[in-house]
Amino acid sequence: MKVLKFGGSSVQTPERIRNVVKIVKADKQARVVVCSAFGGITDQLINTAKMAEKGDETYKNLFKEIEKRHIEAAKELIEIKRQSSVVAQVKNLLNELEELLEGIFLLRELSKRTLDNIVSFGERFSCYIISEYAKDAGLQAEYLDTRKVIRTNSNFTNAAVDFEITDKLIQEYIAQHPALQIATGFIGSNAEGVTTTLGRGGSDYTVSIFGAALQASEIEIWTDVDGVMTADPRKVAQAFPVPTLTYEEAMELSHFGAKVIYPPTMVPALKKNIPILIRNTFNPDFKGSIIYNQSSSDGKAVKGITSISNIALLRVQGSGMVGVAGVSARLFGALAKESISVILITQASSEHSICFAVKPEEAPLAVKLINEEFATEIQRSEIDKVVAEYDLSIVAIVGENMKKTSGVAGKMFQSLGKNGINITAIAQGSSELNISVVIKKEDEVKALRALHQAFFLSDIKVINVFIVGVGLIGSTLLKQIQEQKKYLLKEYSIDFKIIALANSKKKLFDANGIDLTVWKERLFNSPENMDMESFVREMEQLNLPNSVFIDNTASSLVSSFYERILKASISIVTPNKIASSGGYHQYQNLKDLAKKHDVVYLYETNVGAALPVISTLQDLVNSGDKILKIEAVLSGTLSYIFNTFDSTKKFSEVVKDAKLKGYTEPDPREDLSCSDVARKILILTRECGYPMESSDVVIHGFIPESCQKAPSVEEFFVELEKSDAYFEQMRANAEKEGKVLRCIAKFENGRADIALQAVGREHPFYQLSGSDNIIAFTTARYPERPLLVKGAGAGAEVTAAGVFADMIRIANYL
Ligand SMILES: NC(=O)c1ccc[n+]([C@@H]2O[C@H](COP(=O)([O-])OP(=O)(O)OC[C@H]3O[C@@H](n4cnc5c(N)ncnc54)[C@H](O)[C@@H]3O)[C@@H](O)[C@H]2O)c1
Ligand SMILES: N[C@@H](CCO)C(=O)O
Ligand code: NA
Repeated sequence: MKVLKFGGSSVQTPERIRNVVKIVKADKQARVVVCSAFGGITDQLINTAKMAEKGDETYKNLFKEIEKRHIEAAKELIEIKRQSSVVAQVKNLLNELEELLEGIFLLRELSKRTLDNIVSFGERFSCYIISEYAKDAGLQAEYLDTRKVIRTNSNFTNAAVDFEITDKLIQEYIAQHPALQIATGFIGSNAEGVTTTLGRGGSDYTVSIFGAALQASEIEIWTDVDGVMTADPRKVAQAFPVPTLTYEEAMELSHFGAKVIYPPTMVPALKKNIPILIRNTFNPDFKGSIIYNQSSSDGKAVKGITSISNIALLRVQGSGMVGVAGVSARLFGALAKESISVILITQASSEHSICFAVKPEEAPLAVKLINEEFATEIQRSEIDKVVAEYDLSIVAIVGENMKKTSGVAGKMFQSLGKNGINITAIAQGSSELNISVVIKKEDEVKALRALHQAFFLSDIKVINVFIVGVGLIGSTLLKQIQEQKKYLLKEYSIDFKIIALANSKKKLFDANGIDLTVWKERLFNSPENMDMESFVREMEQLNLPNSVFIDNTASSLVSSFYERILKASISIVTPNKIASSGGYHQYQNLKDLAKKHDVVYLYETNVGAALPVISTLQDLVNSGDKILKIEAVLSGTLSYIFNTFDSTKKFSEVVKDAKLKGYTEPDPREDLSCSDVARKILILTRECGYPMESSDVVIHGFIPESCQKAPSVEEFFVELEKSDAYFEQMRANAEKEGKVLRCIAKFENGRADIALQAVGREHPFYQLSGSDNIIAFTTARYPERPLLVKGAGAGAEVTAAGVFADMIRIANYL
């Protein structure tokens, strides 16, 4: 035998009522069906009564609406030949309600007793109409006014049930009434037969009382969600229903805002060990959640994540508390006197302070009460004056199996920490059912998402990506991400979600992720103009967990925001060399900030594109090797130029060709002047631990001044053509000696320099082709034959691939 309950949203409209009856009809075990008032009616009844009490005659309009809704529902649901008698019965009830309201209007008085009576009409209308419709639908059904069987005390609006009498009344009634009972939720009556209501939780409580009295095999609560969810789906889109949970887990989750079930309503069911099923009227084929007394065996330690959005934290501290008995009794006694409910308490074993959370609206009174209670101690400076901290939230993870599993708290704190969420207080009861943390209110949603990710979606890790710069490198990167998306998801469960894109003109944000097949159109058509300040602000405000910022520009304006971005606990990947090769202080500061905020700052592509140059150097240094010398060809552009330039070609044409192939900087003078190489060798010296500045790098330049000084890229090429003969001369001279030209950067004995050199066959740098870079590390462990890294050091594909690889490294870290 089963008892079912349908809430207000399930019986909101005639169409939904038909659906409810269909569900009931399909269930051969259903014995009692408890229903709420039509969605919204209870509030309307209360408002109407309150208006009447105030002497506001327009209460009559509200009454008319209530009248209309029920009569229309009856007309729509009941078959023609029985309609007039059902409508007449509804009208009788409406007349009774109208008279009551008139009385309130005349007397200007609304007692709790009268309010209960008024409110009871909601369930009486709905259940009567539903029961009549059920008959039409072929069910052997009857209306049950539960005031006949639920006996309560006279605490109106929140009456307590007398279970001894109620259980007996229910059992007798059901024994004598074989038809399916459509029973009013929420209401009962006292010993004198006066109408009462059961307070919050209402109809859930009613069905639980019936289930317990009848020893039902199951209690089904039909609502408008798929069950108890892993998190509030309005805050965590990936939340999903929990298949099974214990009564305790359900209570913990419900206490913290998962409003699927009101905890006290479970007590009668829990006492008799009756499973409660949460089902969705709008998705009746889904099996929902089962709440019972078996802890699940699926190995999941955490069942749900929940939060209280707004709390205040109060701290009572001082030397006068250490080892003194009775302080907490006085403290909480003072609060209890004014019925202030304490939501969470923590005290460290030093006994130096007690910290607790209350509703923010109760905090000022709590502060006052405590300061009064401890006035003497405060005056003697034994206890500090208590102050309240506002705008905080509690986020909690809940699960019975936590007590059998180690590492749960570790995982919780790690995922909060990695997302830059600071924890103000922590509480865990010794039942180990719940670990709660107090954090800033603005971080609540981010924390919920990060924890949900960590505990429920550990199979899929969503990385939220913000990209500035979609030129050559940026657009190639987007193409690579798109091509590799499926693979990464399948093999590594990493999901790169592109949240924002920008170039120098436009920006585009989409918290749901930008579809990479149409990013160009979307960015082009975006109404938002780009400015870095607002881009960063929007990124900060979104406050998404696992965020990564990618800078694919050569802009110093963009890199000037890195500090702020790292401080917002957002990792950075960039091929832009400006930050790493600017002032040493800035370089070091960025590394320190990343460490401090537990995020990652990666710039492997600053040197040799995707070639493992920086990581190799870091490995050498970290493992204790000593770098004696670095010798390198660090410019893909210059390498390509001198590998390709022969007597058949003009120098200026080879440079244009390099630009076309995507090797050059956005401004190729950066390459030809060696300033790009200077940046790279500077970065390498710094990775070796030398606090060098760019002015310390000696450049033996080789391009004529006229080229260098050209005011634009176009004019630079004009000047360069004029110098073709000069470069041909240089090349021919080298060739005569059997040599080739190489722009070599060197770092030795704390000194870095760059020069164009003619090298012969015996030189390890003689054999290069394309845009090859080569880096030779001579170290204590590689003294004779240096460690060599060699390969294409420029170009869109390899550079984007290097950026992508850094992103994957971060994804694995986060
Ligand atoms: N080409 C290579 O082989 C290579 C190798 C390693 C590193 N890099 C580096 O990659 C970076 C990008 O190079 P690219 O060839 O793709 O350049 P690009 O000129 O093709 O693209 C630059 C992008 O940045 C955008 N941009 C510039 N300033 C901006 C600003 N202030 N705000 C927003 N967006 C801005 C532009 O609109 C464009 O989308 C450079 O830092 C370069 O040094 C390139
Ligand atoms: N312009 C650079 C790109 C790689 O940093 C080069 O030619 O090496
Ligand atoms: Na590299």
